[in-house]
Amino acid sequence: MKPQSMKSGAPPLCVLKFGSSVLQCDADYDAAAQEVFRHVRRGEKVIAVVSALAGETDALLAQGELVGGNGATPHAAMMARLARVGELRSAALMGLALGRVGVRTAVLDPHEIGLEAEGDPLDANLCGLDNAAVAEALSCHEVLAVPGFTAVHARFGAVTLGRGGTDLTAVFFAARCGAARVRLIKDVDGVYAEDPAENPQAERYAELDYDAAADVSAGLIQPKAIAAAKAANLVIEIAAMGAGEATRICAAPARKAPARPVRRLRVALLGCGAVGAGVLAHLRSRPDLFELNPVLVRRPEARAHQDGVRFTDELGLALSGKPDLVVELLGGADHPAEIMARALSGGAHVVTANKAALARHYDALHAATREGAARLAFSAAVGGGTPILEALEQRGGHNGPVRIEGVMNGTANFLLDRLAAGDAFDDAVKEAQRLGFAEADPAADVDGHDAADKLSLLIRAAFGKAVDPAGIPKDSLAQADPAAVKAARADGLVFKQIGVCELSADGQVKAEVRVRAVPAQHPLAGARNEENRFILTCADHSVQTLCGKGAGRWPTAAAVFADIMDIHRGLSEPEKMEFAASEPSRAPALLRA
Ligand SMILES: NC(=O)c1ccc[n+]([C@@H]2O[C@H](COP(=O)([O-])OP(=O)(O)OC[C@H]3O[C@@H](n4cnc5c(N)ncnc54)[C@H](O)[C@@H]3O)[C@@H](O)[C@H]2O)c1
Ligand SMILES: N[C@@H](CCO)C(=O)O
Repeated sequence: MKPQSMKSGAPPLCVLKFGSSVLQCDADYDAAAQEVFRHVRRGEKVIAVVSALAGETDALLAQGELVGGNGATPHAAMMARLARVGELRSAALMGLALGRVGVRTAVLDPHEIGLEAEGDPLDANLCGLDNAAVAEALSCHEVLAVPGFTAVHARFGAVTLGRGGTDLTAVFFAARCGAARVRLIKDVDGVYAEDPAENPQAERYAELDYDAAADVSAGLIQPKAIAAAKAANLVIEIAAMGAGEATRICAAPARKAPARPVRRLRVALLGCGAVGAGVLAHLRSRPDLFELNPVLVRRPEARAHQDGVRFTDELGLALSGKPDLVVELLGGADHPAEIMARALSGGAHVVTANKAALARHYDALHAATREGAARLAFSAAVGGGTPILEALEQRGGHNGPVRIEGVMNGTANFLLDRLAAGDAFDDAVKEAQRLGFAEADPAADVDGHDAADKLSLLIRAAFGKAVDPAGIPKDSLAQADPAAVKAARADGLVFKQIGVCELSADGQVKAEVRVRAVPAQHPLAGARNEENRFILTCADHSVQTLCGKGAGRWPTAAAVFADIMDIHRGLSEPEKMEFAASEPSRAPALLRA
C-alpha cells in the first residue's frame, strides 16, 4: 500500500478501530465516543472504524444460512451483502453517539469514499480508497466514522473482508491516509504471550514484531491486517478502551511490559444536577477504575435508588476516607472554591466545570495545587465539549494566540436563536433551563457574566494575564429588542453574544462581551442553539476555528470525564506520560504542581 499523507500542516490523523469485543451493547457506543473525544481534544482528526455489535454478524450469517442454505450452498456474494449490515448500522450508531457529545462527525459508507476490494466476496482484500473524499470529510468534521469489514467490489458490489476484517479496514485507512497512529481497541490491554483469559499470569508485550505478533495473536488480530501493516511498515497499537498503554506491533524485537496493577481511584462527586448526573453515569460505567463515595446532593431521599450508588447531603460524608479525586459540579463560586482549595491542599486531585469559582479564585486554587502536589483540571469550564483550552495549550509559546473571539455561552446563543424564530424571551429561558444549558441563575447567561468568567479563563490560558471578570464590559441580552433580532434575518444578519479578548503589542489585554448583529456569512453566525464557536488568531496571523456543543449534560460530562480519565491514566500508568510526551499536547487545563 502506498501511503498518501493528508495535506501538510493538517492536524495529526489517528485511526481508531472499535471491535465487537468492546461493542457489546448500545451503551458501549457512549464509551467509544468518549474514547474518540479523548483524541479529538488533543487536536487530532479521527477515523473511527467500527465493527458490528457483538453477536450480530454471527446472527446475520446464521439467518442467511437458514434462508439460503438449508442443504444448498448459500450464494457467497449474497451472504456478504447480508453480513455487512451490522457494520453499516454500527457506524451510524457511532455517529449518533458522537453527535450527542457535540463532536462534528461524518458517517460515510464504503461507496461514498471509494473503498474498494478485490477477490473472494466473503474474504476480499482492500485495494482502493478515494483519499480526496476522506480529506474532504475531515476538512469540515473532526471525525469520520466508517463501517469496517466491508467494501465495494467491481463485480460483486458489496463484499466483506473475512472474520476480523475491521482490523484490516483500520490498517488500510491508516496506511493510505498517512495516519500518525492506528489503535485497535480490544477487550484486552495488549497482546499477551498467552490468552490472559486462560492464563491470568500471562505476560503482556510492550512491543513485538509483525511475525511474532502473527504467531501469538491468532484470534485477537486478523492475520491479513498484520501482514498489511508489515507491508506498509506501519506501527499498530493494541489497547483497551481508555488505556494509555498499548502493545506496539512494529519492526522491533519483542519486549515485555512491566506488570502494573490498575489502581482504582476513590472519587468524591459533589453535585448531581445536569452535568453531575452525566458524569455519574460515566463513572459508573468503569467500576474497574473508580470507587464512588456517597454522592453529594441536596435531597438524598428524593433520589431514585441506583445500584451501588449512595447519596448524601453531608459534605463530610461525601469527602470521607481521603478521596483521590474530588469532582466539583455544584455551581456557585465562593463555597465550591473553598471546598476545592481544601481538597487540593490536602493532596486530592480536583476536576471541575465551575468557571465562576475558577475565574474568581484562580490564584488561590493554583496555590493549593502546589501545596498539595495535586492537579486541578477544568476543561469543561470553557466551551463545554469544545476543546478550546486544549487548543490554546497546543498553540502556546512563540507565535501563540493574540486574539480570541467567540460565541462562548450556549444559553445566550440558544435564546437569540429562539428570539430570531419568534419565540417569547421567557419561554426560551424556560426551555434552556429544561435542557440543562442555563446556569442556576440564568441572569449569569443573559447578562454576560458567564461569558466574562470564560473570557477571564481564556485570557489566563492564552496570555497568562489576570483579568477580573467583573471589570469586563458586557451587554445584556435583556436589552436586545426581540423584534429587531427577528427582523435581522431578513437583512442577512444574525444576532450573537460575542466575547472577545485581545493582547496588544505592549502586553495590555482588552476584553468585552457584546451582543451584536453579524452578517450571516460571519464564521460565528452559523453557531446554532447551544453551540460554541471560537476563532483564534495567532501572532503569525494564522487563524483556527473551533466548534462544538458548549453546554448541556453530555458534552459537558464528556469533557469532565476526559479530565478524570487523564488523571487516572497519569496516576496508574507512569509509562503513559513518556508515551504522551511524543504526542500532541494533553489537556491544558490539567495543572501539575
Ligand atoms: N449545564 C451545563 O451545560 C454546564 C456546562 C459547563 C459548565 N457547567 C458548570 O457545571 C456546574 C454544574 O452545573 P449544572 O448545570 O450541572 O448545575 P445544576 O444546578 O443542574 O446542578 C448542580 C447540583 O448541585 C446541587 N448542589 C448545589 N449545592 C449543593 C450543596 N451545597 N449540597 C448538595 N447539593 C448541592 C444542586 O442541587 C444541583 O443538583 C456549574 O458550575 C456550571 O457552571 C455547566
Ligand atoms: N450556562 C452555560 C453552561 C456552559 O458553560 C452556557 O449556557 O454556556
